[in-house]
Amino acid sequence: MESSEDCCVKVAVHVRPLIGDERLQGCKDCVSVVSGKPQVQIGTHSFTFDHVYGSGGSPSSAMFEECVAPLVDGLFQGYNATVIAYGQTGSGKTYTMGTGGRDGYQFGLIHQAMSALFSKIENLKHCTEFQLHVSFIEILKEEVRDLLDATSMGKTEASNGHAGKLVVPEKPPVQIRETSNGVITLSGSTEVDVITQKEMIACLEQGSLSRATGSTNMNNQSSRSHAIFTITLEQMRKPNPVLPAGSPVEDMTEDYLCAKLHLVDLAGSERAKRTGSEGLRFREGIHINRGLLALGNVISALGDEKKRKEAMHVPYRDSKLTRLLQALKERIFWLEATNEELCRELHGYHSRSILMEKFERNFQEKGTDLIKGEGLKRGLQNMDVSDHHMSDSSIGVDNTKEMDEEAAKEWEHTILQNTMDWELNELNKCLEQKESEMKLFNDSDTAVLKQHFGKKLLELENEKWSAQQERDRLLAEVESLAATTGQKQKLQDIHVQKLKALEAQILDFKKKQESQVQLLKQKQRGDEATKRLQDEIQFIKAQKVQLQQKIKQGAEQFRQWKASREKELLQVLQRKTEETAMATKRLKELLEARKPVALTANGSSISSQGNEKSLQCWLDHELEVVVNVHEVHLEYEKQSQVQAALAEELAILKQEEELDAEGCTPPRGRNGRGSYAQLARIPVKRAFLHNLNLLERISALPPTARLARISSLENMLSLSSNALIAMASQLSEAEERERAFTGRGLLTQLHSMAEAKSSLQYMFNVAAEASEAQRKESETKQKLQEQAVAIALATYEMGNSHGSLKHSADDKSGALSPLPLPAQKQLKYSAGVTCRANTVGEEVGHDRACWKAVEMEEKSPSVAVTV
Ligand SMILES: Nc1ncnc2c1ncn2[C@@H]1O[C@H](COP(=O)(O)OP(=O)(O)OP(=O)(O)O)[C@@H](O)[C@H]1O
Repeated sequence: MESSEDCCVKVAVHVRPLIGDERLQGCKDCVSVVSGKPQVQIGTHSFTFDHVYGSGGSPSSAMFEECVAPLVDGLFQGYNATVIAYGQTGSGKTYTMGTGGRDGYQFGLIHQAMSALFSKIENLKHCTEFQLHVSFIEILKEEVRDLLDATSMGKTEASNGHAGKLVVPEKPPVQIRETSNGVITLSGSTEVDVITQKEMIACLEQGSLSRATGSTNMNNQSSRSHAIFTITLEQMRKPNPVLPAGSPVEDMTEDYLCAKLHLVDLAGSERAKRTGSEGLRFREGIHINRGLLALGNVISALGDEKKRKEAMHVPYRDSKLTRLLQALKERIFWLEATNEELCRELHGYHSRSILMEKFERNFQEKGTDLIKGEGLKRGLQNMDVSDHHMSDSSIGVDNTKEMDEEAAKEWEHTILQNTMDWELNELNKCLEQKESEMKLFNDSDTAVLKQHFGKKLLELENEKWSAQQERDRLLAEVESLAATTGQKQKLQDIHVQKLKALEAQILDFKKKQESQVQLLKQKQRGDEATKRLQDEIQFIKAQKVQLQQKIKQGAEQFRQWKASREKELLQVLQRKTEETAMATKRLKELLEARKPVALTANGSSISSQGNEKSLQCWLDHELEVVVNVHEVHLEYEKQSQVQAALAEELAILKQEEELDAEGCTPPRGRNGRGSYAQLARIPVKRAFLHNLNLLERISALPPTARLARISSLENMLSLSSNALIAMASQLSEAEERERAFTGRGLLTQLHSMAEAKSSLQYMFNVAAEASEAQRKESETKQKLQEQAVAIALATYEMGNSHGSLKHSADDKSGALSPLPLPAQKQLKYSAGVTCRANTVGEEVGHDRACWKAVEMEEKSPSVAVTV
């Protein structure tokens, strides 16, 4: 064992005298102090300590000088120190430390430590710069509470007007954390910068009032928490101190020193039976002991923080470094604040993703899995192709991929907008709820109530104080009466009666005071809740604004995309119509050029070779006519379908427009979109219900987009009608000519078997060439598809590694773009006959092939996106 002198822990006992209640109950002192020794005796047991004060030991007034003053001196040498008051409930810990608010705090050790500290600072300020901070926390049921937090501080500032400035304006709850290397840290406790003793006392008073107290049989106002009042002293030697004459020269070896004095008032340790602690109080008894562990952690954390502070400091002579240090401190604060902000943001994203999940679930419950991402793709894959027949045919493209993408984009947009609408709705609900909660708080005027409670508390405190004074006076009188012989018993009895009444009164005051304190605390908690609510409301509002902007942006982007798409479609339709017109024109030319084979005047051929040649020419021509007529027929059918689909969509849109004008349109969402379900309920639309997707897409259009679509459809319809009229007239002319031509064909005029044989042979050859051309065409198609898939895969992998799939896919000109269409573009022209046909046919066929090739080139990169 170390000797008492060397040991850094000293134990002093403070024996308090019997107090009023105890004397009235006839209690007797059970502890006696061995005269001249730091020893107490309880029954037959004796215990020795470093010091014993009160009740026959050293006077209580000597306690500070002997026990705490050396610790205060030590602070100036950079030594940390801790003073802990430990004892049974009611034994006088709070009294000794002076953490009980107004009730005698000035006799407490903390108060005396402050006086000593400030007088020493006064003596040293010529050579040293000092900075003082205080923190006051309590540990209640393993939780750490900040007794100097911003809300309760506001009260002190208002009432006293001299409280120190808060270093940190807003603080989250104090947290004890253990880092991965086992170091315990304390974060979030308020540190108040103080300059004067008055300010420091104000902090002590303010925090003491906020402490959790309760009533036990042994103490009417028993502290239910461990309280730690910490004074941090930072000192920096001044560069060239001007020493006033006769001033002491302190032996400060370091340029910068930081030390902390922790003054701890523990919660009463009690035995349940004796103290009458039951239920909540008894559980608190359990918690107080557990809280001791937390207390150990806190003190250790506070010690580590001091080391950290010291490590951070550099000789202050270098003012640049000091400034840098200050800047670093500020940066740390800023980083902490940013971190908090980011955490909040993360929380926001997290809740949004939860909302998204909910939305997806909701969507799936409705029987459709057309949701974003994989769900959307799956949904699009499952979509009936007939849903797009209108759009497919309107541009005359066989491949539906492009249309799938368009539909996907529309779906994605609709779903995204719906999700954001829903999210906005949720935010609004949340906001409404928070605002109504806020209203409740605001209705009860916080400031007025706070003032009322504060005043009440002060009044009670004063009443209790004077009742106690009166009681003590009477007690002293009773004692002196008892001591004076010959005094009348009657007088004594009267005094005792008076005393009892006073005790009852004091008890009553204490209870009232306690309930007022509770109410005040409740109010403070209410204030905190209001602050939190305000923050939440601000946050929700900011989120709402962001979301509204996003919705607006999304709608605008979609509108632009849609407009350019409409334009594109119109252009394609125009090209297609021109193409049809070319085919029709070609047919006309062919029909006009149709004539019987030139035969000799007597009906026999001029030469068999010449005849064979003209026969083949004639056959070529006839075949081209037939193919052309067939093609125009096909085009006619396709165009008719386009016409019908365009007309169908136009009719629905117009009907929708009319209903809107009449004011019978179903109510729309915030962004002006009606719901498909509502649209489907309108009887007049029943005829169109076969095309559910079309209806849904139309109902999703906002009014402006609907008008744009109507005008674009009208344009397309007029183009399509013109093409149809031209084709119909050409076809009827072809029929007319066919009828007129019947009987004048070469076949009717074949005269020999040789001519017939040669014609047949020629027809076979043409058929074989056509089938070979088709085979080559499908080979090329396959090759192109394979290329597209390979590119898509490569792009996908690149996209995965660079995180930008779309970018690579969009880059048509890049090295990974599909190879240009090979030279045999004309193979796209399905009628093989035209490949070897005469000039006009070849030209038409080539143009068409080019158009198809362009189409394919246009489409290939988009495969990469879809894959
Ligand atoms: N040395 C003393 N002289 C006179 N009165 C005292 C002294 N010590 C304590 N008291 C009185 O004893 C009562 C109980 O003291 P105090 O509240 O300080 O006890 P405590 O140990 O802090 O109790 P708890 O653990 O329940 O909070 C108070 O009324 C206080 O004024």
